[in-house]
Amino acid sequence: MQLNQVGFRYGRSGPGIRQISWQQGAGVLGLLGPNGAGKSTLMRLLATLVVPQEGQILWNGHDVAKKPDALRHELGYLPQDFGVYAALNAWEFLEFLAAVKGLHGAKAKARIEFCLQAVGLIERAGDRLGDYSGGMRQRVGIAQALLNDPSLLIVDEPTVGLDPDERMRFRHLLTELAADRLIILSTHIVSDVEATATELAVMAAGSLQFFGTPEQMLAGAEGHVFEWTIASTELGLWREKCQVSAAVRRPEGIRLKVVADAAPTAAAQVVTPTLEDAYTWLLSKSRKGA
Ligand SMILES: Nc1ncnc2c1ncn2[C@@H]1O[C@H](COP(=O)(O)OP(=O)(O)OP(=O)(O)O)[C@@H](O)[C@H]1O
Repeated sequence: MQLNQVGFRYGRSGPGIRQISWQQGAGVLGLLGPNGAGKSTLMRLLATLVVPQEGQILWNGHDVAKKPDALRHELGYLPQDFGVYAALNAWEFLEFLAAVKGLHGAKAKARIEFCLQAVGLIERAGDRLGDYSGGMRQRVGIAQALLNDPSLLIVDEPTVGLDPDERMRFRHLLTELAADRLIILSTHIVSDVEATATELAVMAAGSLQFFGTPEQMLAGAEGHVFEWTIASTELGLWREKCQVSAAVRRPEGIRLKVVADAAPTAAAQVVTPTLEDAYTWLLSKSRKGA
């Protein structure tokens, strides 16, 4: 999938996204950004629900705006606001969606069985969706997105509302599914993509701030993450002065971690960035540039 200078605006001068370009093959692309960054807007463009006002999205070399069906046949999409029919069980729900996608009879049955197996719900297929946990419902969401064995799987903020165990299971599932397809996953939580993403895109205020491997993102923050200990009473002051990435209470005071162009004080020591630090660094740079 290739994006060339993609832009979209809500209204004439409203918010939107601008000049998004990247190229990506198989694997997991983690799309990170704070609320309102434009992630869902971009996901809707990639899912052919909206047409770019500027630039192009290419799938297998073809402009998606001109030939959306070529991508739609190979697309699985789990939107942010995915809802299920509480009164149906998982099998009935998938049977309904399979019929909508043109799958019927033995072919549909085999595919539903495969998808429920893949997301670990085959044993619970006869239970009402209304009785499922949030994590189980998200897995049904993934199962429906897999019905047509998509080459491109788009999942928008899939871990919202999940507990830590469910999040972890969800991440493992995506890693398994990424072997032979492109998965694009949007989130505002770094740990959702830390262990799974082969590539990362960071968006802020409608623009792409970074596109590359997690290693490249880490390298970009090298020399910009500092740690030192302050008195508890100084925390407010430092928060005003610096972009704080972490503040951990210790017996001797607060261990403060900040991202900055240069050491904010002589006591600050350079430390190796985590991906969370690198993300905070990118966002602080984008705020300064805004
Ligand atoms: N249908 C719409 N009409 C007008 N503005 C919209 C619409 N949808 C989104 N926006 C605005 O576009 C900007 C980007 O929103 P978007 O939902 O794409 O961001 P996001 O990164 O997915 O954030 P979130 O995680 O909060 O959904 C925001 O300022 C948002 O308020």
